[in-house]
Amino acid sequence: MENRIVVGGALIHCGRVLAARRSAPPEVAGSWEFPGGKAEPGETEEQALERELYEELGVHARALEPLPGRWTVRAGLELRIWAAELLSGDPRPLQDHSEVRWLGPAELTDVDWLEHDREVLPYVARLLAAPERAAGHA
Ligand SMILES: Nc1nc2c([nH]c(=O)n2[C@H]2C[C@H](O)[C@@H](COP(=O)(O)OP(=O)(O)OP(=O)(O)O)O2)c(=O)[nH]1
Repeated sequence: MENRIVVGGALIHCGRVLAARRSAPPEVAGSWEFPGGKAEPGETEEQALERELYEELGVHARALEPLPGRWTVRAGLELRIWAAELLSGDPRPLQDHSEVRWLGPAELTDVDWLEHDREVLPYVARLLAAPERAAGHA
């Protein structure tokens, strides 16, 4: 049986967080998530997230801290969500997504999130309110 971690990134820049709309598979297509993917064997969660954000969006980012919560997506696959900061690049939906959107604190519930992702929105709101994050600094 598969025993993997999938890491999503709450990518923060200039007081906003990035939401990405999935294009596949059909069960989740159209819903919004924190972009990321599965950790490869031997990778840390941070490494996996930074690699996935580059592959999926073409950006360089740094994982900052895991947000509270872990969820079983399906047997043997566990989801974690990390806060991350944008280092360089302009996120583009290169694979797995049809659209990306930066959301400010008042817009966090404007998109139709996957259910697990919705649970971390209070923590994301707190990060956006922290001036050192809101300004885009480490
Ligand atoms: N990436 C990501 N997946 C999520 C989130 N929330 C959530 O329920 N999932 C679910 C959707 C998928 O069924 C499952 C696996 O994630 P994934 O689709 O990104 O991984 P993948 O199969 O594309 O694998 P990979 O080869 O791209 O690493 O996790 C989230 O915030 N980010």
